Formats: sequence, C-alpha cells, structure tokens
Amino acid sequence: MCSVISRVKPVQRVLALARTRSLWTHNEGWSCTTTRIRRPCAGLRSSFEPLRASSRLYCSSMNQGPVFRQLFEPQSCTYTYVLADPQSREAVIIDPVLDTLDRDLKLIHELGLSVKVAVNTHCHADHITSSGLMKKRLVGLKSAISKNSGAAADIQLSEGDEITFGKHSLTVRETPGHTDGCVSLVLSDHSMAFTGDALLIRGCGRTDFQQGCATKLYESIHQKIFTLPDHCLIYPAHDYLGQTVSTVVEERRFNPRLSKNLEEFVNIMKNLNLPKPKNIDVAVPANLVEISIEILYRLLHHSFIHSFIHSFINHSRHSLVWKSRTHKLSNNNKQLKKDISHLCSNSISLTSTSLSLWKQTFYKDATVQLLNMPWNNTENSCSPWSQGLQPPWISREGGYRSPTYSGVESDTESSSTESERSSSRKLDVGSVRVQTLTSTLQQRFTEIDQQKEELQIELQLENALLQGELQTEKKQLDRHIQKLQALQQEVRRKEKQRHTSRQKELESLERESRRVQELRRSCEEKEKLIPSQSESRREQLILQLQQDKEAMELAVRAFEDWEFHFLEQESCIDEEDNAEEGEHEGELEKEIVCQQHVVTTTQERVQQLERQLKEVERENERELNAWRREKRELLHKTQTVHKDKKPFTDWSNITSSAPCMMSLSPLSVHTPPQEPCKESTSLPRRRSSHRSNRHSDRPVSAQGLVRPPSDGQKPVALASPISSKRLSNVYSGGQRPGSVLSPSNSATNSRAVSPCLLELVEMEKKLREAKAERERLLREREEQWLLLEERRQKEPISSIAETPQRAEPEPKVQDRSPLKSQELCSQALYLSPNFDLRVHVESLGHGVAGCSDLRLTSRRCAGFLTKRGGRVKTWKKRWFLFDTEHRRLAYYTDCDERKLKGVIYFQAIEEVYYDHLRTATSSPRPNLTFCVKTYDRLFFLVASNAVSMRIWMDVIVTATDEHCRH
Ligand SMILES: N[C@@H](CCC(=O)N[C@@H](CSS)C(=O)NCC(=O)O)C(=O)O
Repeated sequence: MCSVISRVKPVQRVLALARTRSLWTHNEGWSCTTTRIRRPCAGLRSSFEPLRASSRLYCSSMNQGPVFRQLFEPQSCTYTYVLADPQSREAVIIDPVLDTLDRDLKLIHELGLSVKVAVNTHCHADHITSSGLMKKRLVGLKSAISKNSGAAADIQLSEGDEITFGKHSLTVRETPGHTDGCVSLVLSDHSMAFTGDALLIRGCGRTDFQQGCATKLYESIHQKIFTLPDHCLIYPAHDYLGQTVSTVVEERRFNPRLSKNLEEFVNIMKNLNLPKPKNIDVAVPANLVEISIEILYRLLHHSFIHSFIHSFINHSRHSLVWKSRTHKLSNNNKQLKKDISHLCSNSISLTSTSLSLWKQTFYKDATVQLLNMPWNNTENSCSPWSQGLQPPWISREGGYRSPTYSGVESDTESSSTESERSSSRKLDVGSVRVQTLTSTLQQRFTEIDQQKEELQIELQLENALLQGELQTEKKQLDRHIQKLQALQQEVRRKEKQRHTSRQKELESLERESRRVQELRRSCEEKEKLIPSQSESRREQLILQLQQDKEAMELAVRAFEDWEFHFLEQESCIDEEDNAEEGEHEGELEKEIVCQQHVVTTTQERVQQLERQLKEVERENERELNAWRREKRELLHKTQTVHKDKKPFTDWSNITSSAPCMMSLSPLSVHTPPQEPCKESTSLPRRRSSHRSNRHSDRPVSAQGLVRPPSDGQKPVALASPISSKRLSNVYSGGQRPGSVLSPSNSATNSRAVSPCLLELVEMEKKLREAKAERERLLREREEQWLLLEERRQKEPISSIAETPQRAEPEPKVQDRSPLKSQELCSQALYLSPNFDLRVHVESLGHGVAGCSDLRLTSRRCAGFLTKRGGRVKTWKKRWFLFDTEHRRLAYYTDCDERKLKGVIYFQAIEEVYYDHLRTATSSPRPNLTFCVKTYDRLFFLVASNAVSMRIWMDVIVTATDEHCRH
C-alpha cells in the first residue's frame, strides 16, 4: 500500500520522501528498498559495479523491471524520474530540473547509466528544464517533448510513440488539458505511468494558463489514464504534500477532482484560484527554446543579455562553474542575433506576453548591464569581456578592475593596496577642480557611450526581432509553397492516372477493331472465291463462310458493345467528373488559388521585413558613425582642455603631466571626498541605473585622475597640498575660486580660447551653482548640529567619560600627513567636531558597555559581522570598521585591519533596516540579519547578538545623515 505523508513541511519533505520509499512495498512485483535486489542481474559487466554497489537504493521489479529512481526538487516540488534497463544500462530521464542538474548527473554516473532520452512531459511553467544543458554533459542524449508543446527538442513526440531503453519502453499517451503539449508516459507492461502535470496525486494540473482546458484534461485523464489497469502506479511531475506515488484505482476512486462528473470537475477547476507560478515568465520562454549551454554561453558572453541569463544561472545555482567558463568563449554577434531571433520567434509562437516580458527583460537588463560596462570599450562591437576582460561578476584575485569600478562596494570583496590608500590621501583641494572638469568630461564620454550602447541595443533588439519575425514568415512561406506544390502535384497525378487508363482501354479497343476488320476482310475474300470453285468445293466454302460470318458478327457485336460501353463510360466519367471529381477539383483549385494568394502575401511580408531589416542596419550604421564623430570631437576637446589647463596648476608633485582619460589605470584610487564643501568629485561609485537622479551629487569615480605610472614610479594622485596652495593663489589673482576655466582665465594666461572651453564654462557655471547650494545645505546642517550640541551640553550626560575602549589607539591605517588638520576640518563639516558616536549610541538607550562584541569609541565602531558576498552568495565573517573620520564603513579580513576587503562610503548608504521579510534566505541567523542599502547594492549583515545588531544599525544610520540632507 502506498504510504501517504500529508502536510509535511518543505524541509521535512525530502526526509519524508526517503522514509516513504523505504516503507513502501508493492505486491505486484516492485520491491521495496529493504528487499534490495532479489535477483542480481545476470550478465552485468564489471563496469556496472556502481549499480550493484548502490543496490541499497536499487529498486527493481521482480520480473525484469527497469531500475527506477524518483528524485525530488524542493523549490518547485518537481519529481524527476530515472528509468533504466539493468542489462544494457540504457536509461531515460523524465522531467529533469535545471536546479538539480548536478545531482542527477551524479546519480547517473554513479549508477553507470547511459541516458538516451531526456523527456519533458510538457513545457513547464514553474521551473526550467535541464534537458538542454544535460545534452552537453551526456554524450548521445536526445531531448524529447510533445510536438504540440511548441517547444524545441530533438524528438517531437506524438501519440503512440515509444521511447525504448534496452528491453523496456515507454509509450506516449497524449493527455492535453493542463497544456496542449502534455503527455503521459506508460511503461510497456502498464505497471507505471508518468503523468506529468495531467494527473497529480489526489489532484491534477491547473488549467488556467498555457492553453489549459478543464474539459480536455478531464477527457484525457479518463480516456488515457483511468483506462490503465487498476494497479498501474501513478508517478506525477509534482507533489506539494510529500506524496510520492498512487495507483489508477486510488485516483479513480479518491481523486477529489476527477472522481466527479465533467461539469463538477470544470467547476472545481474554475475555482482553484491558485497564484501564478513565480517563475513562469522566465521558465516558459526558457523551456520553449530548451535553453542550451551554447545559447547560455553566447548570451552570457554578450554584455546586454548577460544579466538576464545570469538570473538563469543564479536560479540554477551552477553559477560558479558557468561563470568561470564563460569568459573563455569568444563573442559571435551573428550567432547571437540568430540566438535572439530563435528565442524571440519561439516566444512569439507561444504568447505575446512572454515575448514582451522577454523584451522588457532584455532591454531592462541591457540597460543595467550597460551601466556596469567599462565605458572605454564600448566603441568596439565586441563584448569587452571577449577581449580578455572578465564580466564584473566573475571573481578575480586582484588585478583588473573595470575603469568604472570604484571600489565602493566590492561584489567579490576587492582588496585595496597600500599605494592606493596613500595616493588617495594625496588628493588635495587643487585637484578637485581639475577633477571636476575631467570627471565632467568623463561623464560626457560615459553618457555618449551609454547612449550609443542603448541605441545599439535597441537597434540590435529591433534587428533580432525583425529577423525572428522574418524567419517565422519565411518558414510559413515555405510551408505554404510546399502545400501549394503538393496540391498542384496531386491534380497533375490524378489527371495523368485518368489519362493512362483511358489510353490503355482505347488501345485495346483499337486492337479489337482491327481484329474485327480482319475477320470481315477474310469473309469478303472467301465470298469472292466461291464462284470460281467447283460445285463440291463451293458448298464446302459456303458452309465455312457462313460460320466465319457468324463469328465475325459475334465479334462485331462484342466490339460494338465494348465500344458503346467505353463511350458510355467516357460520357459517364465526364458526368461524374462534373459531379464528384469536379467538386473535388474545384476545391483543389480553390485551395490552390488561396495558397497562391497566401504565398504572395507572405512573400510581400518577407520583402517588407527584409527592407525593414536593411533600414535598421543602415540606421545602426548611421548612429554608430554619429557616435564615433561625437566621441572624436569630445576626445579632441579633452585634449584641448588638458593643454589649456596646464598653466593653472603647478603640479610639481606630479610625475606625469598627461591625465589618463582614456586608458585608465587599473590601479584605481578609492577616494573619499576630502572636503564636503567642495564638489564631491571623488565619491567612488559604480554606475548604476540610478544615474539619472544621482547625476549631480554622485559624479563618476575619480579614478580617471590617477596618473599612469611614469618611469617606474607608483601612481600618484593628481595634486598635493602645495599644489592646492598655488592653485588658490592663482584664483586669488582676480579669479573667483571655482571658475577654473573661463574665457577670462584663459585670457589672463594669454591663451587662445578653445571653442570647447565655452561649453566647459557653461558646465562650470552649473557646477558653481550646485556648489553654492551644497554649501548652503552644509551650513544649515552645521547650524543644526550646533543647536543639538548646545542642547546636549545643557543635559548632563553621565556616560560621557572616556571608557577604556574609547581610549584605544588610533587606527594604524593612515599615516598622519599634513592633510590631517585639513581632513579633520572637512570632517567637522560632515559630523560636528563635538559629535561623539559612543555618546550618541548610548543616548539612544543601547547598553554599549554590556556589549563586548563591539569596540565603540567617539569616532569609530568596530566589530565582527557576517557579510553575504555580492556575486558569490557566501557568508563570511568580516571585521567591520565604521570610521567617521574617513566617512566610510570598511571591512577587513580580520581585526588587525591589515587586509581591506571593501568599503562602503557613507554617501553611498541610503537605508539601514532589519531584514523583516527574510530576504536573505540563506542567512545563517535570519533573526540577526540586517540590511545596508546603498544606491546600487544591498548588503546583508549578520550580527552576533541582538544588542550588537541594534547598535550597529543605529551606528550605520548616522551615516545616512549626509545622504538624506543632500
Ligand atoms: N507555487 C508553485 C506553482 C504551483 C502550481 O501552480 N503548480 C501547477 C503545476 S506546475 S505549473 C499545478 O498545476 N498545480 C495544481 C494544483 O492543484 O496545485 C510555483 O510558484 O511555482
């Protein structure tokens, strides 16, 4: 008897499953796991040993049944089945799931099976099949799905098809209703049926999407499944209650939906009100094209779809393996277009919703992706990653960073070198101006690049869609032409057949006519001979002539009858032709005319699409040229700017004078803004989709200002305190500080006014306005701080005394450069000099003294937190340092703060909140998990206890202050 486990929690389900299997026995010959293999298979070769070795789980029929495994995927509650012939080791896998690809492959290898076919019982809507990818891992494997599914596969199944594996086979029974392409697979001895989503245990597949039809489903199940023997085991594609198997008789009697009559069933199905499967929008299109590793690779390799495909990869949790492989492959645009067309045309053929969703996903992700792309590589139509660079989400050990990568938040936890840190400290006020200008230009570059890429994507997408459409139309045209040709051929064949048979009969008639004439001639000749003969001979001849004449008359009559009959038949045929065949031929003719019309229309459509395609390509070319022109002009402007800028700055400390705009050094300086009252030019950031609204207060990284190493020297930041002084001297010479490059500046320095400078002056003006606004806000904040401080001084705070922790030595990271006082001064603007972090936290009511996990001082808060990786979602314990002096939350490998793994600048922090919704599903301690949201990333952090979590959250919240105000 089947042991049914009801209402088990998902986590218990797998255990329950194992338990169920080991308890279950079947009288009809299926052995339970406790009976093991009763009769070892004869003729097994030694290479098949793994199968015997794993015989503890081996479940075989007593009478030469196949090896059978039921596997469970807990996310979508999907059952995958493996059936194998023990002798030949040939196997079939039913409904394999992408998420469990590796598990299934492992089992297949362990059992030493040679899987011939991966069958999908239908185009699944809740998960992605692994059949496409499995084909790449198992030589000779073919995928199969119903021809009615509209999905791609090597074998298109129809009713009655047999899928053989060794001496066993599965017969295809079409069971539409859940979808049009649903099939059930019945083992040749009718002992088991794999019913997919048609019949579930005590349930059935829903009928509210993907061509679902309750009436069809009811009929399918009653006609194709309930007609199987009572004892036939039912293995469904899903079970949400931990049930593993049922029988036909059980379902016929106890299925609460299908034991009812059709009307009741339809009513039940109408009122199921199930939520839409959460992965339907990704799963259906992916399953339709049977997403393969090639498509995945190629798409992955192409920047603009990679993040979309990346979501597949994340979904399947094979990301690391695939990620590491992808960058080895080269990009192929043509193939990519083909792939997209393929994807699109397949999507078109199913639902326009999924197509538009795909379009949206393509476009949206393309945009997001673009923003993360190295901007100086976009001119090349090749993906930057194909040029030896890695996509941003590939983990790398040190080395290359995309120029736009700022190091604010490292997905793979970047490490920043000592030289970077020292360089960053050297950035001074003077360089800010240059930076502003350079980053404005850099921004322009980026924008142009982005626009170009977006346009390219749009055009590419348009192109791909058109090609997809064109392909579909061409296919249709081919089909129509073929149909037309078949019809014409049929007409010709019939005509020929009729002609041949008439011809033959006519020939026979002619032969008979000749024979009759021959007889007549012979009679006439005999008659002429008679008078010249003797009396006795004459009588004899007369008698003979009489007989001949009789025979001739008979022949003439027979011939005439035949001829009459033939002519009559001819006229009858003509009449029939007019009636029946005429009707048929008329239909044929009509159909031919109709087909000819369809062919002409489709041909016109194809031509129109081809014209459209050419137009898109031309537009693409035009846009590219325009973009190239603009970029060249901008480049020229940049060079002019740098030439023009020289006299203003005496960069005596700078080793190389040519700013590196286009070939940015991979050794980037992560520079926190040193002076909030100046333009925040150096906030390290990664471009994100937020660019539009963060445009002004979050300029692109200052990495562009890092000078390339010259004469073997280490990279040095653009300016020094000295240069800053000189710069201000220049400004004091009649120039408003802030007007770095104005025509008057140029005039003062006896330099010709470059046309691009006018544009820059405009930019400068805007920047000045922004700066003034910023200064106003800062002043306002300072005033508020002073107010707060005054209020606080009035209230005696007992805990203000220094604790041992507060007296901890200052961090050893920074050397005390002459900038120190300046830095402190600038930080004073960010947080009041009187601001005491510890006092603040204590004033919020936290028991700081009792929290030994934290080191909280007046300016810093440090302690261990467990952080989830950005790309690789592993949880790692890191030493976090909230540093108000450097205005950053840095994290290190250990508490000695030697190896910096990443930094989150205060300005990047938007929100801090408790993970109420448990979005960090894999968190080691969900109730101690909180989130730090920056403008382009979400950090999941886990504290060691509730007190420290609350303190950390309040500490980090203080950093959002600047953000909120600006
Ligand atoms: N919650 C699941 C989807 C559950 C679901 O809708 N299952 C389908 C089969 S997979 S398309 C179904 O037909 N269920 C019938 C029933 O009665 O439950 C998810 O979000 O993936």
